[in-house]
Amino acid sequence: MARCPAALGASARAFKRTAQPAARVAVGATASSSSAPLGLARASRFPPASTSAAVARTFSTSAARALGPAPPRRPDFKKLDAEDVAFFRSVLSSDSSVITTIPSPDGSWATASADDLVSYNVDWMDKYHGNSPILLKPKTTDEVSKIIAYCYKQRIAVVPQGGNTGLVGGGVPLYDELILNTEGLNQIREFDDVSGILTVDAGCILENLSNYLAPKGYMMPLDLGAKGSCHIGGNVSTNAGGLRLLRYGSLHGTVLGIEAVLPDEKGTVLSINMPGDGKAGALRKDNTGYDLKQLFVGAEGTLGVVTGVSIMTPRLPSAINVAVLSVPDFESVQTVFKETRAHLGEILSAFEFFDQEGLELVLHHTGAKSPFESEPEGGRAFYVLIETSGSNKDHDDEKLGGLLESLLENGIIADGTLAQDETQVQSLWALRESLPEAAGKMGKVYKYDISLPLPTMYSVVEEARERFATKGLIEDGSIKTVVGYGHIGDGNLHINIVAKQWDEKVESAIEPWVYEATAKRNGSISAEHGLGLMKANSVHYSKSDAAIQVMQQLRRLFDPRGILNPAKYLPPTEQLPGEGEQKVQ
Ligand SMILES: O=C(O)CC[C@@H](O)C(=O)O
Ligand SMILES: [Zn+2]
Repeated sequence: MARCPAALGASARAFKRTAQPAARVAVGATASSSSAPLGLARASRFPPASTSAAVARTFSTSAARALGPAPPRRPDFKKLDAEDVAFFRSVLSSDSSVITTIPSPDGSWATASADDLVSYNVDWMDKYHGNSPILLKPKTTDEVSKIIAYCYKQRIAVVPQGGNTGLVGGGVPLYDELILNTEGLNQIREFDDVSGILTVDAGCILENLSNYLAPKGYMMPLDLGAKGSCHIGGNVSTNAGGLRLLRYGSLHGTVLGIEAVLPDEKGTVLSINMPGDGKAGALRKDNTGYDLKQLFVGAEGTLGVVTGVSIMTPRLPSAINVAVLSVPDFESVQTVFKETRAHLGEILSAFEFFDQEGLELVLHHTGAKSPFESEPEGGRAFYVLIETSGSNKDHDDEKLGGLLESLLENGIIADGTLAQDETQVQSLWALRESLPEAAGKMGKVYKYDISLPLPTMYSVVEEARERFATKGLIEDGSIKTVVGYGHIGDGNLHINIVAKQWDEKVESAIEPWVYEATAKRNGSISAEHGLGLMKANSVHYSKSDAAIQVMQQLRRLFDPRGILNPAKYLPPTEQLPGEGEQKVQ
């Protein structure tokens, strides 16, 4: 029964449905004998290292997004000049924190070229292109406060930016907005190894935080493909979900404290349940008034610039198992999920899925061999990845073994592979985690990130394929493939539509159809990637007019001049903000 798939090395354990009831499935030694954190280092850097070079080649200095109609630049925003640069240089502690293409009248700073700013002006998918002449990288909250106060007074539009790994155009300028990048805010402020509460600057890279916590026996409660580049402040500002949400919940639950700089005259620093201010640490419980920090989780930099975060971190598991199973249809994916929850209970830490197109894309991209013993019946199958994390390996092995045995005996799964060591854990995870990168290698990727009730989830992918075929977009090569994958445990589907190029014809075949299809099935048009520029005018598919209005009022309250991330996140308001301001976008 056991086979050694080439992709996984010598000892991966394959199991397959046989005519006879399957023998008990023994779960192999998946816990590492070393003390290294399991499963924390499995992904390659993301975006891929080649991204900057690719972007540099395609960068255009035109002030427009790659596609579709862009809202106009607000005429009241100040056009940055040398005086502004001189001010920023006077308040930032390091000259290297100010990078600008604006020439210095007296030679006191070196002028950067457009290429120096390109990887900050363009998103990693090469979909959204801005043309900012200035990038600031403050190192302290006080520096952020001085920048924001100045921008408020001068009406300078600002784009807060973390690792620039976003997928909806929220973190790059649309025109000439000032880019306020958090990479200089990279200090770990404190860690309490009794409560597990970690307090950090917003620009800390997620993977660095995981590496800091691992020797202490803790881990970050979230894990994303972009972990090697994304900043925790960006994660919080986009309410990033990722691969561990099923087990540890969303950032609305794990973030305990937020420090943010508000777009007002003083650049007020709002510190909510953060250590300091006479307090020893963030509190787990705090019921005094509105829970203001929640407003910043997922606000995409529209209410303030997040500069610090306190977050609850779980214990690092000592035993991890990963299995990838093949099932004949999407209904079986749901059956396996139900069975998995019933058998595994509290040790289930991830339940992901991808379709046949997804597997083929990854195998083609990585050159790996399929981990499965046989071709699926009819050439198509669905694949689920199950991860367990616990503190007692024997206990977890027994539970997972019981699950696999039951799935095989009942004919629910056709084929599967179980990791036998940490390398194999990583190889199996790579089948799922490499998907976005593999799609990006194939062409330009239209990405949709939707929440849907499970029973109708995959029908959107099928309908998309039919729709594109009817329109001739598959036959003429405009669309190369349509892939469905995602976080089944969270009801979150990712549809990646790989096109030959960014193409108005393709985009208009997808939008607004995909949003209508989602709304029709009572889904949400953004599960975890946010709204950004891409969905600012599509929120109504998931939120009522009343809800949108309250959000617009909140935004105006925090940002009366509308300088933070203009044109993103929400549709522009019709009503003028107070003080005779221009309309907020
Ligand atoms: O690129 C995508 O569409 C999804 C990215 C990410 O959310 C994932 O789950 O891999
Ligand atoms: Zn995802």
